[in-house]
Amino acid sequence: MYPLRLSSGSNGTGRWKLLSIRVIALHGIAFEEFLLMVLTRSLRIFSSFTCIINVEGFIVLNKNRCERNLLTKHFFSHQHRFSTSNLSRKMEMEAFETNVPVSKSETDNPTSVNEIQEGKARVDFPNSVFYNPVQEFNRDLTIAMISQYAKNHFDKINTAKSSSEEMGDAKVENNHGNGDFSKLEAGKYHENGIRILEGLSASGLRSMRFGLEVPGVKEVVSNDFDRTAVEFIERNIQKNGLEGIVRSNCDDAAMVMYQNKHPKTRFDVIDLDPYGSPAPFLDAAVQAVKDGGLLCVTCTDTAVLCGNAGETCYAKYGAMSLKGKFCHEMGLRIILQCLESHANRYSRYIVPLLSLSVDFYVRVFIKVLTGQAKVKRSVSKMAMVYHCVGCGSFSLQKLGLTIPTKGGNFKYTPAIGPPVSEKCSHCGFHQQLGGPMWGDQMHDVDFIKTVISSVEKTPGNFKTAQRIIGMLSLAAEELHDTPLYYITDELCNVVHCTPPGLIAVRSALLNAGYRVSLSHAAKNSQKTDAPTEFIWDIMRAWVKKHPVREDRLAVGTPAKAILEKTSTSEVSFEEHPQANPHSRKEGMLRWQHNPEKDWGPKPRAKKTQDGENKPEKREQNQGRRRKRQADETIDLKKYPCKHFKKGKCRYGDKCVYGHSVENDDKLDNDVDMDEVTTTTKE
Ligand SMILES: C[S@@+](CC[C@H](N)C(=O)[O-])C[C@H]1O[C@@H](n2cnc3c(N)ncnc32)[C@H](O)[C@@H]1O
Ligand SMILES: [Zn+2]
Repeated sequence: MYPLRLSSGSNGTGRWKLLSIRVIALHGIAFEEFLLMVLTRSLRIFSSFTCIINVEGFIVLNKNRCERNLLTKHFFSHQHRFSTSNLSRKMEMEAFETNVPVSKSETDNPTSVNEIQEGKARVDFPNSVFYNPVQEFNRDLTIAMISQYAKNHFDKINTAKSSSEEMGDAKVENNHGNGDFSKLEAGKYHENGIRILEGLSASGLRSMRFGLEVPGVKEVVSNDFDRTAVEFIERNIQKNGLEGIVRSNCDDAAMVMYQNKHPKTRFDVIDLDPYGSPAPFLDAAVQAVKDGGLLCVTCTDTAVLCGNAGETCYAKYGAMSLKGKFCHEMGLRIILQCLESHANRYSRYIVPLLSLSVDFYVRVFIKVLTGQAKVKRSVSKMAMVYHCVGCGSFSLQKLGLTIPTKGGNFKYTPAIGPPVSEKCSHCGFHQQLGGPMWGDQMHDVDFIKTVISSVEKTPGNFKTAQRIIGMLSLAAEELHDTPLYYITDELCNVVHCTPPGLIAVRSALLNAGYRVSLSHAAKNSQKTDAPTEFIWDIMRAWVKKHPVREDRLAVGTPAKAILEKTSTSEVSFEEHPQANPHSRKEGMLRWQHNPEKDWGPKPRAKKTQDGENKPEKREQNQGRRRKRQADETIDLKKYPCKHFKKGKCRYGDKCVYGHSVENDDKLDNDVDMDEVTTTTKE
């Protein structure tokens, strides 16, 4: 049992409390259905909220002042219980968070309809929120992955067919029909084909592309809970002549999946591509995919997964994220951990096929299988991470061990630890603890290689083919048993030296007998099985050749502590024959350059209460800080300095914020300075 935690906000001032909530327990399907109903139907009018459910009713506290009246009206009109007295109570309950749907009125009456062509699909969509061109790579990659999955599906059918033919089982032969993948056409209905669910389809572009480009499909269910979106899905089905393959559906994605969790109705493939976090859908998704089925999940809340709000990450994914330099891979491993723990509850487990950190999002492709015996190994695939706040060194702590015993059996024990002492052995600073995260393989190299070779054979099928080949080659080259990485430039930042080249660092590791690879998640990254001590030996050896100015080595800094230590190993920077990775030698397109102006995740569709289009938040915020500084009418002294209150303000009299006590009440109200300055301007 966990207490509910108040994470931010204030009371008595007209502002609403924002709560972060931890899942505790689930009270049966009826209650769960009730929750879904409440969250998806009753609360459509709100753009953001966090809710707590208890056995007597529910409480919703909204952080948005402008929505308060609506919220109150809603509550009183529905006579729901609304009290804050339960906040500190420990309750055994499910706190269920979901993406809030956009109401029909918000997206209705689009002023213009746009048309785009992507892959083989031509689709209409109502506004830019429904189409993000930067995600074309995501869609291309998904089609390549699902096509390979479909091929394996038909290979299995063929194998079953030939073994049943050998046994003279004519019935089985008739049931399977045509199983030769090379003869299967995309865009045609296949009785024995795969069933795909796109849970969050927007205008259905992805679903249309599945229907037109993936060979061997039986059905694509294109779902969205926004009625306008579904109208566009229907329009696009007709436009692309996909009536026999793609079917629209208007419902909450989690509900669709819960309704299809029976083994007979499960999907072969489920694609989840939400705004922000997929967390509210994962429990349903791991149940609604077939045994051996493919789950494709996008997360665009990378800031949360990468340590910007560890507590939110814990609330959503059950793991503490860290702001280490390895954070992009850690984010991937956190989502894999989360999927595994959801699957384990239903005697299922995951096998990652491909896990990528791309541009502004994370995308994982996993298989979900059933097997209680394998589920037991799950704990030994999880690891906690110790991260030094001074030098960035990290160490992993496994959660459990799987020990082979006689007769091919295994026993499971807690792991031994900790792997670090209280203070970092390299620089003397303290360590943060993050996790748990997935500590096992993130990719299936054989699967990836088959995808690469099929994309190489038909590069014209995908606009982003070169990037798919580059990224997948890089992922396949990664060391698969050494989670996380160091980034050379960041190591140099710690000791203030000029950076050695990639070949020099890799040679130093290879010459000492260690393995090394790049990570697709960060340029100049080094994944290695070398101990961290040796990483710093490399830096010390480099600094000997490229000395650091004495005045940069202040007492008490990580640089001073690390460079004063004596190295324990010899380091040779002589070029090693394998120092240049294949993907680099071949000049493959690996990391993305900024694809277009203001690229990134699209915001949810929104309109003001008067029905006017709100400018996108990104546009609204552009140059805000600069504008604020330039605006002389704002007296920032009126607003309290948070650092002063904590006794930590370094600016003294020069601080632009107030240091007087009467400002404290404003501080207690947790005033957002951006909000305050905007109001002042108005
Ligand atoms: C990022 S868009 C999907 C983009 C689309 N997959 C693509 O590739 O173009 C997210 C969509 O999810 C829908 N959505 C959000 N929460 C939902 C839910 N709980 N159930 C169903 N649809 C939902 C929104 O209406 C929106 O259209
Ligand atoms: Zn350290």
